[in-house]
Amino acid sequence: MVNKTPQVLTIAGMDSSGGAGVSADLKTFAAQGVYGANVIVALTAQNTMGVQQVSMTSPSMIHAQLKSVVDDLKISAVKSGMLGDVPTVEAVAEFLQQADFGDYILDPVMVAKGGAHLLSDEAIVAIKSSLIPLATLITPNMPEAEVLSGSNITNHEDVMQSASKIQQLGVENVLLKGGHASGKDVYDYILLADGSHFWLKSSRVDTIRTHGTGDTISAAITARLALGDDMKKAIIYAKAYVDATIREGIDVGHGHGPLNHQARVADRHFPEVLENV
Ligand SMILES: Nc1ncnc2c1ncn2[C@@H]1O[C@H](COP(=O)(O)OP(=O)(O)O)[C@@H](O)[C@H]1O
Ligand SMILES: Cc1ncc(COP(=O)(O)O)c(N)n1
Repeated sequence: MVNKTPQVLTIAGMDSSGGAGVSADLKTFAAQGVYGANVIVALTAQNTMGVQQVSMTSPSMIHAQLKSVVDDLKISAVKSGMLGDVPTVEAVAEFLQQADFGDYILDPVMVAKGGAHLLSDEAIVAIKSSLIPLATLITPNMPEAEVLSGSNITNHEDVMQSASKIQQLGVENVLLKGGHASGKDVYDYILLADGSHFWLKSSRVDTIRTHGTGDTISAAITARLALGDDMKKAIIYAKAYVDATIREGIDVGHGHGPLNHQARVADRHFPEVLENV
């Protein structure tokens, strides 16, 4: 019997070592039981120690890939990751304005874990003006939130203000990820479209094997929305999944190693939900 598997799309870059970008997204989609399509906007020669080379896809080829997908598949949620430069952001924005891909999750990837820049300064401006207003959810980490909101983040109050400033740029929901802070616990902050907000608290795993965590949580949210979860439920489940992939780690590579995308989500992986604090 043929079942009705939801179809989702990632628009992102390829990581040759398979840990981040499109590879992480497809593994995450498969783990949630949704079908994943992929539009490749960049090739990166990359491993767990760094990014060695980047080659961008031409805007016409990006357009052609998006058209091939939309002409045939029924996409119910889409995410974007590494977008690299202004022509890419413009090509993606132009297409997303017309196509009906359902919820759009924008992961504003700027810098790889090893420190390589994956987005030009001009492209940050383009993302703000043409992609953020199209997004259902944006998922910045702390340095990305600082750039987007134009404000420093040193404490929880700053996190809340930064998320609010980002929401005012025209995006419905904001997930401000807390992996880059220090301390024995990790706090992710969520500001929803209706103004309600909450924190997700989990214990920090003492590891450098966190290559692709941002890609993975945003892909898991995309999948859960396509499966019918509301935004809050989708984010909480996706957080539990990324926690499982970090906690049940695998030994690959010599640097910022990849996650275990086959990890099973168990009760112990679910974060504590702190409402309205
Ligand atoms: N060492 C860690 N232990 C547990 N959770 C982590 C750890 N590092 C990151 N996370 C979680 O992984 C997700 C991505 O976090 P973050 O590192 O902030 O984003 P990015 O990968 O985009 O830089 C968040 O949900 C965060 O809480
Ligand atoms: C092609 C590509 N896309 C995204 C990332 C970000 O990875 P991370 O989630 O570790 O910040 C990356 N390193 N490479």
